[in-house]
Amino acid sequence: MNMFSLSVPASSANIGPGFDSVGMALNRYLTLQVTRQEKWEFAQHSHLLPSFTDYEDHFIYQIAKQTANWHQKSLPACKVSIDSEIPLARGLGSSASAVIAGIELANQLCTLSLSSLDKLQLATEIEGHPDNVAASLVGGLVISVETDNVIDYCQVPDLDIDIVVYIPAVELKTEKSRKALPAYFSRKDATIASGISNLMIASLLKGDYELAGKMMEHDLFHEPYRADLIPHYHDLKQEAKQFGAYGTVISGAGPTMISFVPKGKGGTISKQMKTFLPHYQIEPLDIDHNGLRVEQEII
Ligand SMILES: Nc1ncnc2c1ncn2[C@@H]1O[C@H](COP(=O)(O)OP(=O)(O)O)[C@@H](O)[C@H]1O
Ligand SMILES: N[C@@H](CCOP(=O)(O)O)C(=O)O
Repeated sequence: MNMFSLSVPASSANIGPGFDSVGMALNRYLTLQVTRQEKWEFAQHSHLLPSFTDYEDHFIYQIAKQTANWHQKSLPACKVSIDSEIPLARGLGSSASAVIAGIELANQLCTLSLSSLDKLQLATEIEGHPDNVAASLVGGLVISVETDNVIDYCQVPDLDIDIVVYIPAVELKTEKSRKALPAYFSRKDATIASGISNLMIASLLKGDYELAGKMMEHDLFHEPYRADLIPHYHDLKQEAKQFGAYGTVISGAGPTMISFVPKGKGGTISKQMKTFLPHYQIEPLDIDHNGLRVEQEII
């Protein structure tokens, strides 16, 4: 019997001014174990996963079916056992990970031989923006953009920093958080906002993390409009800065926030921030450098 497993990392999108184009893969995972059997079955093993009634209602099944349909194939039945470390609707890219998992499920089951770019193209069409899906697919810090229906992306070399995330108990759906954003920016505002984003990326590449952190916190594309939706938005930034963080921003569409901190300080800053936000889940995380992983097993 053929069996395979998939693992897809979580992601943090935007990193401040990189709205809809910058994403970073993080070491929390959605994992699927897939075995061929007569009838479809989804078995879920984590309280973080959303409930469903019938396999046809399962989001991952729907993405897999859509992918197979697009390639004029039908999905063979399987048992899919799912586990997850990614909290839902917190700005850590749970939906992007599920989209990548669904596409890869179809890729494996229907032998579609999709390239990374094919998968990214499909995932972006489904998700609406490439930032999270690109990071979850290829790993690392990824910059991606869609122009004329074509996606280009670039993985930034490794960063010499630690990451801390602050996850509140409340959910915030990306759809709701996007509704807070303006439809248009003036040329003056767009010019400054993209200058801030350019400078953030340039300073990350150069290893000037002080300047990168400063630019992260000067976003004009989305943070000013979402601040009111994010618990402790202003004081969390201030407190993290006092403990030595380079910069603290909304992770994705929120409500989680994320800090870039000096290498080696992630653990200490997490503990210090826990005294300030006792009801939050606060953790040092690592950048995932692999993205989607598929392991084949013959049993
Ligand atoms: N593993 C999963 N299985 C099924 N559906 C999922 C999974 N992960 C995410 N989703 C769907 O995506 C929604 C969250 O998406 P979204 O609001 O974009 O937040 P996030 O920031 O976590 O991506 C969930 O409420 C659920 O409908
Ligand atoms: N660029 C998107 C990113 C959404 O990320 P998520 O993890 O909250 O789904 C946005 O800012 O809306």
